[in-house]
Amino acid sequence: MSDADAALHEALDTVVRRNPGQVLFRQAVHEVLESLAPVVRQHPEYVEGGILKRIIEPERVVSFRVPWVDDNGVVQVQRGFRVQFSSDLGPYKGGLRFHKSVDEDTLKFLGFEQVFKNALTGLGLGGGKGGSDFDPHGKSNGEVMRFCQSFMAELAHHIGADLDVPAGDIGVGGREIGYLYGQYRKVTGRNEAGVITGKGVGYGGSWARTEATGYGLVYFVREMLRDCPGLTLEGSRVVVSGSGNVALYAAKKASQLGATVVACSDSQGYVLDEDGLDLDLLSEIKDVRRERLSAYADERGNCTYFEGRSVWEVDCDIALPCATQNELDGDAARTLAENGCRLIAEGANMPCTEEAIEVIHAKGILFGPAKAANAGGVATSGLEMRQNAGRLLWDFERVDSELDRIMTNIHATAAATAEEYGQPGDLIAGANIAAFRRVADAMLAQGVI
Ligand SMILES: NC(=O)C1=CN([C@@H]2O[C@H](COP(=O)(O)OP(=O)(O)OC[C@H]3O[C@@H](n4cnc5c(N)ncnc54)[C@H](O)[C@@H]3O)[C@@H](O)[C@H]2O)C=CC1
Ligand SMILES: O=C(O)CCC(=O)C(=O)O
Repeated sequence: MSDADAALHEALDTVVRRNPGQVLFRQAVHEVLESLAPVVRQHPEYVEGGILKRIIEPERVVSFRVPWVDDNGVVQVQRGFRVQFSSDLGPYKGGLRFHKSVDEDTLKFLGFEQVFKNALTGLGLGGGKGGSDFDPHGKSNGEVMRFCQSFMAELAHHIGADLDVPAGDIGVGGREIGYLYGQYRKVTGRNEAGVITGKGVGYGGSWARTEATGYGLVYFVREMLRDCPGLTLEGSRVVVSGSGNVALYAAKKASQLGATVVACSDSQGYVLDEDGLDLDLLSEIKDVRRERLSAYADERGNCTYFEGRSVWEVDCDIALPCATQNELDGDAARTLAENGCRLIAEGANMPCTEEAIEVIHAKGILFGPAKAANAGGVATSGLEMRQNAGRLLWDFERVDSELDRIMTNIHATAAATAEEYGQPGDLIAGANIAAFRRVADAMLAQGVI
């Protein structure tokens, strides 16, 4: 076995041995390391510099108690985390997730993915992720605010505009970012806008950050479709999963570009609307009223809500998983293929299981991996940081066109790198190798730290 292959095996064994029970983290690392053989064989300096051993270990994991008082006066205790995975390219950067399933495993997988995704943006961003097992569903505004304040009272010790810059993710949208930022200012006494992104435009946010992940995903899909004769967004039939931030704005951009988005989902079921989803109504129900998706079908009429069923049973040309990890498995991928789906691009982080990806490749479906396809959100957060540093506010069109340029560039880089390393069309390999090279070169240059 070559030194390169031995080092890759050793890294995989180490991840399994050091992280018992952390199945998501192990899955994420496995997917990346599997792609790296060609580049590590060509560059012995990566093995000599211990890059593989170092890149799989977070620089720091902070875990803390988050006590808060609910509306009945009862004290509740949640667990909070910040995984500061890598600062080789810049400040740790990545969202906060509030969901009952959150644990260290979830955040290590997300932090690891974030390192590579952020590298692909071309901006100076390291990678991190944080969150809590707090479940915002059914909580009053007051409860959400008190929880956010308690969470930030501790997190504030670990973040800063040049150190670690959180943002939103599942369960953390504009409302939560506002409460978190307010508490950061209160406990530190500093008006440091660049400490968190996803802020409202009126107090240091950027235009188009709300839309960025979904819009960016569709710009990426547009680029992928250049290699898919006979299929364009215009006239295509699209299915998205989820009905949160990423799903909603992916659906909006796809329909602006002429697609018909016929279905979306939440954790209880999916809605099928053959005329194309009414995205203003969806946004009102999910974003403003914070109701379940079934309310959409009740109000819209002439469409069907399928309780407890998988949205992947709906036939489509393009599938955009935008909900959560491992939501699209091997069976779902087979069903999509049988129903004629030709392109799948990941809006969520790691939504396709390893088996699903095998099926997707075997069936010849074009595949856009999350690290590349959903990088528009963090890229626009990088643009928000840039505006904060210059005390500027660019207009919507400027941010949107920068986002489009970055997504087009990420696609071109992933496609060219896949080609260079002998795997034309394999955007997983291309994205992983291109991102790895950028981080690994920065690590080599900065010594063993
Ligand atoms: N918000 C952002 O800027 C970015 C988010 N992402 C990823 O996109 C995904 C969605 O995040 P957001 O839209 O921000 O969160 P969100 O909280 O706005 O929406 C999450 C959506 O997923 C649905 N969902 C959760 N579990 C589900 C399940 N098991 N089955 C079906 N639906 C389910 C929820 O009902 C909700 O509609 C996550 O994987 C997140 O990590 C990735 C890049 C950036
Ligand atoms: O905007 C950010 O910093 C983070 C976005 C995010 O959490 C992600 O890309 O998964």
